[in-house]
Amino acid sequence: MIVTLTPNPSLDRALDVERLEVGEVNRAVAAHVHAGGKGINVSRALVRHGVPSIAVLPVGGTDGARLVTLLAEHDVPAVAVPVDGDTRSNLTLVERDGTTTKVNAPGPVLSAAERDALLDAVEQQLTAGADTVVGAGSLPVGAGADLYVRLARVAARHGVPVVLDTSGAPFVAAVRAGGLELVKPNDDELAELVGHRLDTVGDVVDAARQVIAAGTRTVLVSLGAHGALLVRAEGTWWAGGDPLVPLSTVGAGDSTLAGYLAADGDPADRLRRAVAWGRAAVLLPGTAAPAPSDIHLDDVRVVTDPDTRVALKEL
Ligand SMILES: Nc1ncnc2c1ncn2[C@@H]1O[C@H](COP(=O)(O)OP(=O)(O)O)[C@@H](O)[C@H]1O
Ligand SMILES: O=P(O)(O)OC[C@H]1O[C@](O)(COP(=O)(O)O)[C@@H](O)[C@@H]1O
Repeated sequence: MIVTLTPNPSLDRALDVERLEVGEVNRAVAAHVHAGGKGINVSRALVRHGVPSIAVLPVGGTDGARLVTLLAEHDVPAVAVPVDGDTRSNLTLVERDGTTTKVNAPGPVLSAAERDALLDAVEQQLTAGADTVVGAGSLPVGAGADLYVRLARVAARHGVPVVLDTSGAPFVAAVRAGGLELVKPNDDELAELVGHRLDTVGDVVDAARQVIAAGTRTVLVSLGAHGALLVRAEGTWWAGGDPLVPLSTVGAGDSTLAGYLAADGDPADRLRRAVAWGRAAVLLPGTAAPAPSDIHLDDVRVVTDPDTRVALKEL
């Protein structure tokens, strides 16, 4: 059982527009509403593939209640921790050519008691036998930039591996504290972490090795249309396929992570599956999670020890 923690979930709203005219009245051709937030999306994709997962999330207000209903409609097990503030709603505008504009709301302010209740809810799942913890997404104000460090400590007490997908200060804090099984930044998030641009495969590998040196076992770096790189002390793998015109990129990174976690195996197979799940997600509207029939493993190429001189945009 994989337990996910989404400290700042969202009722994701997506509007499809022909072409976005900033500063004008735009009319959408379609609207989508999904339960969102990074850990929730990981759980949704796993459950759609028959992999047991449970999502822990804070819930408040009417959007929070709707989010919980949506999870139940998709048979995604969830522990909803009640909070005083209102669950946020994030907005995505997708243009016909796939250009995606996201506006993420800050979310409610959590109290220390609410933060502790979230960690307690995760710990209950560990006590009940969960074997992996995923902490994912931004942190709401009040949670403290060290929430994922606390999560890693809880998991360590139970001997359970921790997987993280976050950015900014919480990412820096968690990487510095170490003891992580896997992190899944995209290339921009990894560049922000190391404090410089990443232009080539070698730049990404070097940055990932810094993360590994600080105490993380595996770094999975998603590269948008250019696939993903998997870096471990013992080797590097790249996987990707032909570029796709996205219907919505929202949730593609989360599906990638879910694909990696869905089954054990050798690194190349896990990376192929991760990239195939991410590619499937971009061809679905809003934050829809891919189903087994959406996954095309044969469209993904895997290269072991890719040439470090190649520019990311040429992958
Ligand atoms: N335009 C695209 N064409 C093909 N695959 C894509 C495209 N955009 C994203 N993907 C797939 O989705 C994965 C995750 O996308 P990415 O944008 O890196 O994640 P995040 O949402 O975390 O920033 C990529 O590794 C890739 O497999
Ligand atoms: O917690 P953050 O960083 O604000 O991101 C939350 C948003 O990211 C998503 O989880 C999608 O993430 P990805 O596109 O990176 O897979 C949305 O469902 C959600 O609205």
